[in-house]
Amino acid sequence: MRYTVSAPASLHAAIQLPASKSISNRALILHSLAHGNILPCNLSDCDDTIVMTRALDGNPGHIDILAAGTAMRFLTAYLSVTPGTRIITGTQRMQQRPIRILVDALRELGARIEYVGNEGFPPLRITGTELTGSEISLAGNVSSQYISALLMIGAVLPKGLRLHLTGDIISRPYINLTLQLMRDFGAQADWVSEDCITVSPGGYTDTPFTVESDWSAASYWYQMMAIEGIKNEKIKGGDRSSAKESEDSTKEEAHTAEIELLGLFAHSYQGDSRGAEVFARLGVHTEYTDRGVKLTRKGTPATRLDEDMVDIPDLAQTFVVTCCLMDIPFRFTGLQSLKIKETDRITALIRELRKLGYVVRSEQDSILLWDGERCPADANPVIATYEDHRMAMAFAPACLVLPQIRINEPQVVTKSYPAYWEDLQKAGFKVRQDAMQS
Ligand SMILES: O=C(O)C1=C[C@@H](OP(=O)(O)O)[C@@H](O)[C@H](O)C1
Ligand SMILES: C=C(OP(=O)(O)O)C(=O)O
Repeated sequence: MRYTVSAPASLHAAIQLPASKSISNRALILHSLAHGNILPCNLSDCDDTIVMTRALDGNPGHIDILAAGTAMRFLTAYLSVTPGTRIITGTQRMQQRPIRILVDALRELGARIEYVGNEGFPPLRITGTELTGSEISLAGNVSSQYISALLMIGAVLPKGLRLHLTGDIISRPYINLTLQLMRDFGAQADWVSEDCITVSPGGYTDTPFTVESDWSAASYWYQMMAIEGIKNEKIKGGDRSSAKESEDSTKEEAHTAEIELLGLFAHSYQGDSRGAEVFARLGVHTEYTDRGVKLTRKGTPATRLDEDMVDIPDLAQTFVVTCCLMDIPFRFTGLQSLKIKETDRITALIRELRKLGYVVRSEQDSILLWDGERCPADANPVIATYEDHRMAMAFAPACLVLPQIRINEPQVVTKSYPAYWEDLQKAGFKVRQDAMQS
């Protein structure tokens, strides 16, 4: 399938964002470990949460979590302490996403896990048992999901858990998110030093819990607001280097473009809420209201952006595409986890941005940079999405500066934001399914 997307004349929308899949999937695991009956409210309706709900419901012997990294990693730990034998698998890509670090750590605690296919990768056969270990070391520089998975079962282990993290610690806000939710469900868990976390034994207490809207999903709306400013300046023939003109156009845009995103909070549990600060440097103003945030254009965008993204890896695609389209050179570090996500996001970004005429480079598999270099763009670009929801969502806003953009396999968005295309239509975008592939 392919969509052709074109932009409205001006951006005005109030969008009910999807609930956070990261929070939904943690709340579901903690609710199950608490053996309670107060189901978390406002769970995401995305694929990654649907597969988690199914796995925890009705005790299936064969669990297919499709492409959900959180479900794969969290359930591997959960099934290790849950009576019964089960096979857990996922998509072809999931079978290439490493899990050895987590399996080794669980085995050291006493878990019974076997590789069904390739060593180090799903699928896994897991037989639940009591884990008698209580202290382990594991690498913190591959995926924080291994750490979150271990922490959540830590509170139901007879002696609790002491985790020592070695190497750099990536995606740290996701570890903090896990600790926060564990405490909300009655556990005692915290950092005791920069690289060591302890979890007390004692289990969980089921509790009423409502999931927040998803800050990662919000980033695409911030992106549209940022790019919309550039479009308006181009239409007015404005020069971005001229502060006066920019100021004038900003005043006008404040009246024309406004997006309200419902269900977001200033003091969010989610690390990706930092996206609002970074977007402020790209001219997007955030006003917190009692029902979410209002985005307007304000100020002159930065002339370049340098940012360490080790805490916000899921926003990398949003910022890379945004900066190219806004003509803002950048250097983003801390991207070492991008190669093992839904696709190799470093390669996918470089390849697809060339179609739009931008020559982005990578360094050491962990840095993406653009110094303004251009190449001839495709006349009518078709963006490949590589089974990655974020490729589709980060490239669709390009239609704000191009006559239109074509996105292949647009249904990939269901992994985290099933209503993405409907929401674009609500905001006035035209989303047309192409009759024929060319
Ligand atoms: O714990 C989580 O909910 C997540 C952690 C991050 O993964 P890594 O820790 O593998 O970077 C992030 O990319 C993913 O989308 C969700
Ligand atoms: C990396 C992601 O998800 P996961 O690792 O949970 O599959 C994501 O949603 O960007």
